[in-house]
Amino acid sequence: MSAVLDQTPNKAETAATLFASAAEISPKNAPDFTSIRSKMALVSPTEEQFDLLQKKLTQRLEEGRGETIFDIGVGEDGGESGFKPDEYDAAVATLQSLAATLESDCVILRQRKGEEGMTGQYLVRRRVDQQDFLEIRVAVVGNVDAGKSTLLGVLTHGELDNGRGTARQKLFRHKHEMESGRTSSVGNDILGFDSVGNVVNKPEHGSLDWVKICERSAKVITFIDLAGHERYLKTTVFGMTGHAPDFGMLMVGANAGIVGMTKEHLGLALALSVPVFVVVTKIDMCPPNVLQDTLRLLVRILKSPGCRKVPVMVKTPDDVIVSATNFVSERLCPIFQVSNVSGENLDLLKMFLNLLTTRTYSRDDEPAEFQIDDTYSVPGVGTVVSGTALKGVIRLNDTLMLGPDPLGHFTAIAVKSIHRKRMAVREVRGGQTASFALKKIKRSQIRKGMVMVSPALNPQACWEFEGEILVLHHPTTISSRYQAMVHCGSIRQTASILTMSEECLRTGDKALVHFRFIKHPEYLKAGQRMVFREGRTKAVGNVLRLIPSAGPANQTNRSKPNKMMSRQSTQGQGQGQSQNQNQQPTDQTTPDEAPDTPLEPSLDKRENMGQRSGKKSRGRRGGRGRNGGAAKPLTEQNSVAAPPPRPAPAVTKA
Ligand SMILES: Nc1nc2c(ncn2[C@@H]2O[C@H](COP(=O)(O)OP(=O)(O)OP(=O)(O)O)[C@@H](O)[C@H]2O)c(=O)[nH]1
Repeated sequence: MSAVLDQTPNKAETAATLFASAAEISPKNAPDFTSIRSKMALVSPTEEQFDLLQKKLTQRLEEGRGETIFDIGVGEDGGESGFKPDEYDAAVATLQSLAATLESDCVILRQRKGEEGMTGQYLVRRRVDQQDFLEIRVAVVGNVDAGKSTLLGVLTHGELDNGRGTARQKLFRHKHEMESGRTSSVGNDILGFDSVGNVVNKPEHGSLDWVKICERSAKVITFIDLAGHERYLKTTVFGMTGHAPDFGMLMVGANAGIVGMTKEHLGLALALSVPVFVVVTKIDMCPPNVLQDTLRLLVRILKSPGCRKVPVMVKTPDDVIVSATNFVSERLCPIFQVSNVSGENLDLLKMFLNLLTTRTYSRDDEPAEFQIDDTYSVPGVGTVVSGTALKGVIRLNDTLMLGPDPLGHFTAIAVKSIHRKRMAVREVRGGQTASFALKKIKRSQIRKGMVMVSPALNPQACWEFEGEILVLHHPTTISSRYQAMVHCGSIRQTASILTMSEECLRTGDKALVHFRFIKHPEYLKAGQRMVFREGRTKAVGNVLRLIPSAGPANQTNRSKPNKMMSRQSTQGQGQGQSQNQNQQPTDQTTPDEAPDTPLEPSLDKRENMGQRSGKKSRGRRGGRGRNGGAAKPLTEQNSVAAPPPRPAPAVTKA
């Protein structure tokens, strides 16, 4: 996951800047690119300059996983920008022949006036063979009725909606197909673009053939559709961590406004450092004043201290290019206003999707790492695992280390077939999702959260780790022995706090925390983003350090889990009292057994939102507690009236 989250942004740059940065990556081997720093290098390059330009373009395409965007007519040597018409044509011709030698297509995105003439921005994209395509994952979130399924239906099937749900009916979910690698819990839809940016989805008799889409595509957008599950935090968080989305698409119904889960999903994406763009739907049926109210509130939330985003209203193709090329780097949050019925602005959204670049960078020579997010037993095939390759390349018949098992061991396992988006392939690279059929292993031996990694990594499982966390919300205080669920990549397991750098933590507090998993060890890496949550409590942070010495027998720190303390009880007690006296578990449900509860809106304190529609989201549980009782706001009364101590809850499930 860290591979996904710790990415340097991709942005459009001038040919010279692009090339200069590429040269810096490996200064030892890099040829001298000084002679192509000027914008004129593209106009009439010498043979030597052409070779250098070709080398640099190759590097850029590799860095961009097969595509790159750059400007023509802008040099790095400080000269004025722009070309006279004949120079411009010559530069474009050079770029096109460079692209052609690298089996790539070159399409214009836009032209602008510079100081000395025209400048232009071009997309160069590799024509890939039938089995290969660049993959971008977009998590689709937003409140019920925001039009998520409808938009996905319209985008992937190319037919507009009638306002009464015709488009969403087209989405045919293949729930149990191994190739999709997805279960009914998280839906997937794909939108393919060819090397010149045309949509390749062509429904036949109303349904889409994924294999054909992938064969024709140079780039495939996978929509991780969390629709229908937004009331379940566990699934939503898992979709956002375990499925490693590159971006989040937050959907807002123009007429309903920012209601229900909208803020929660935004908060979750921000906490996980997933860049978000917003799509406001239903502009055809929304009165202008209501639309303006929705947009105003949206902008206010995005600019608030909790988000610190720069909202950009996308209204023209120019806005699309600026937003797409600066999306990750500039903290931009593009906002699209679309109608699934009239089709207004859908072209802009498609153009934006076509220009999105992957945030996962991995080199083929790195040892392979694959995180498992689901398992299947497929008749005639055997055990199948699906998930995301984070690093390196995994090829057919490769042997990988699968684990950790409950004892923390890894087992050598052979890959007998690989599918990407239902298409049989020979290999899978970092940043791509895939399903593997495995030899000689039962499905029951595999669980979500396990990994398959190269034997060269000599993988080790860990029971304990140190993390740095920020508490986004907790109704009372968190202290040692508190238990909650850790979400980290596709790992989802309850962990207990052994020690903390602070005595207790409240909303807004940061601390170094020593965690221990309660059931089995996991494969973790320092730097991974994590979410720590239980019921209405949530904290986010990073894995700082693994503690390899801690084994299953190390039970010294294990004692009764501390579920939650009332603020009153902690405040009223002196330092000298023992922790056991201080802490009073307030219910008997273990975190693992707790029903899913939505994330509390992290932005609530800063923004006062009303539900304009007055309609309650089905995604909200109306602030119900984990046991189904209505949660009362924390007041003097209910915090004083802490329930009497109960027997310690069981910490492990049978
Ligand atoms: N007029 C109009 N109606 C729309 C638009 N987008 C969606 N709808 C309608 O809004 C309703 C809800 O759309 P859905 O796509 O089901 O919403 P959703 O967010 O997927 O909802 P869940 O699947 O329940 O999470 C459907 O009847 C659509 O026809 C739009 O742009 N304009």
